[in-house]
Amino acid sequence: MDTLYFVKLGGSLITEKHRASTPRLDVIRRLASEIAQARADNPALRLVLGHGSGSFGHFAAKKHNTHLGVATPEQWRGFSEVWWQARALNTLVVEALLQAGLPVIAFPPSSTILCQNRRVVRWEIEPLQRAIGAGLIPVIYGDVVFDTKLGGTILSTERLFIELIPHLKPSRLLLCGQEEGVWADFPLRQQLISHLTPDNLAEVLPALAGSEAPDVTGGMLAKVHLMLQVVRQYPDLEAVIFSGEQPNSLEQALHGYPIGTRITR
Ligand SMILES: Nc1ncnc2c1ncn2[C@@H]1O[C@H](COP(=O)(O)OP(=O)(O)OP(=O)(O)O)[C@@H](O)[C@H]1O
Ligand SMILES: C=C(C)CCOP(=O)(O)O
Repeated sequence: MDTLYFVKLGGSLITEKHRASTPRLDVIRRLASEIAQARADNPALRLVLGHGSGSFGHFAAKKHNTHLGVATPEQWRGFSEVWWQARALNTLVVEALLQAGLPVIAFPPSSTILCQNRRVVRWEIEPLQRAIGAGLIPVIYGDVVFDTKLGGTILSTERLFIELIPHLKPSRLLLCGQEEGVWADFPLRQQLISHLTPDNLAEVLPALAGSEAPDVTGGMLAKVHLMLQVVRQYPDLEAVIFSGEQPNSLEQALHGYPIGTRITR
């Protein structure tokens, strides 16, 4: 039977997150070829790819506080700047995926989603479903979105994945970033949590923080809370947070080998 995974290429991995608008093109290309290899090895594997914004969108968003709302002409100019940064990185990622031979198609959230106070109230996902049905790989990414209460705001890739889960019913969420997983002693990085559930969250909570780099969507703290929310709501789903720094680790994760921090109910 076909399996569907959602895979996020984290901005901490695909960009130099401390240096504005700096892509890691070699890493992006390597990840693209690992995805292509995993698909060649397992033709039943279907994917929705997402990617974060790293030092592209996050730098601009932090400068303009776009995540907090948009009202003045200057803030709308900032909204457009963040949109452009997110899109510029998306162009680089999509180009690398195409060059690796993957049949991808991007669905920019800013033009397809409407929010009300950060809650998605509309997203026409039938084109995305049809893309999967046609054997294509949809690509989404953290982006600016229009919001009926806040004017505009920002949705992370994880938030977008959560919206898609009830419609597409993936079996795994793979979040591939820079860190090896969730550390119980961050920033020392000596104790990796291999299995996180709502029952042992307390062990890791004191070490959970935002990103060390400029970031407006909450870093590891938000990621873990969102993933625990996911596995509570969808007990058959598992999320994995792991590093894509080592060659072949994304490919191995796509094959189901244990890696990083597994999050289940
Ligand atoms: N306990 C922890 N374990 C691991 N990382 C942690 C922890 N606490 C805080 N962090 C920070 O959170 C970061 C991961 O969150 P971040 O949002 O930057 O990842 P990402 O999804 O790859 O990036 P982006 O949002 O740009 O896509 C780590 O790189 C680290 O700096
Ligand atoms: C900052 C922007 C534009 C999107 C953030 O999405 P994320 O990188 O997935 O957290």
